[in-house]
Amino acid sequence: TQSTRPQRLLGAVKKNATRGDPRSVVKAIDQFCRQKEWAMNVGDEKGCILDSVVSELNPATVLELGTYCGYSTVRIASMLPPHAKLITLEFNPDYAAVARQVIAWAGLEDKVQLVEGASGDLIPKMSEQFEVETFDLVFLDHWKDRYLPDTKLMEECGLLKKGSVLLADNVICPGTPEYLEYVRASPRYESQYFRSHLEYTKVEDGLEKSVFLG
Ligand SMILES: Cc1ncnc2c1ncn2[C@@H]1O[C@H](/C=C/CNC(=O)c2cc(-c3ccc(F)cc3)cc(O)c2O)C[C@H]1O
Ligand SMILES: [Mg+2]
Repeated sequence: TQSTRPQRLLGAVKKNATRGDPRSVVKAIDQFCRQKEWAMNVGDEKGCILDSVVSELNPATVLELGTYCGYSTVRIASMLPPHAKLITLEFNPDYAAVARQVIAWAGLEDKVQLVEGASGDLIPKMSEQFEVETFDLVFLDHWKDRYLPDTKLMEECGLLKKGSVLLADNVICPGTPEYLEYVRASPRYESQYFRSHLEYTKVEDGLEKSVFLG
């Protein structure tokens, strides 16, 4: 049977990256996507912006919406302090299976909890099932029409506290207009746009960083 793109991406990680070395996993995926097949990872250019937000925030609890192959999961988890936790949600079992292996290859299983399911179903269960009060950082990179409803849901479930940071990928391409309008107009957020490019291309894209003001 034919392999899928995520499976070929995983093959490139196993072939070219060193077990237990997250940076080599990130490099192997970026090389695969530049030289072989484009894939919708946040990528190296936007990835550096993601890295700077994580290192500045030094978060203890992180939520990622949309694991895909685990590229940004590895980037974030590799920068977390010892007892910090990253919960990442993915509803496609095939993507989840690949991501688990990518995360394991990077040696980051202990910092990452990959939960299979839809964000809309899992977010309301965070506090009871996953023993999380609030998230210091949320990375939004799932279906673009889910950014706004899930943000409202996180507010309603009390998962954001004063200072919590939402970092959203693709606010230009493919674009998340309703989300962008909401966080930029709402008095409860202080938003900032980081201009960049769509992963592995020259097309404009960017990340929106929104601090929850409580
Ligand atoms: C609601 C929900 N719950 C859990 N997992 C969810 C979910 N919605 C999607 N997911 C999972 O996240 C992943 C989806 C991500 C969606 N990302 C995208 O559609 C996406 C698309 C592009 C793009 C840009 C220009 C082009 F010409 C073509 C594509 C670039 C990106 O960086 C992207 O993140 C995989 C999916 O199973
Ligand atoms: Mg994206």
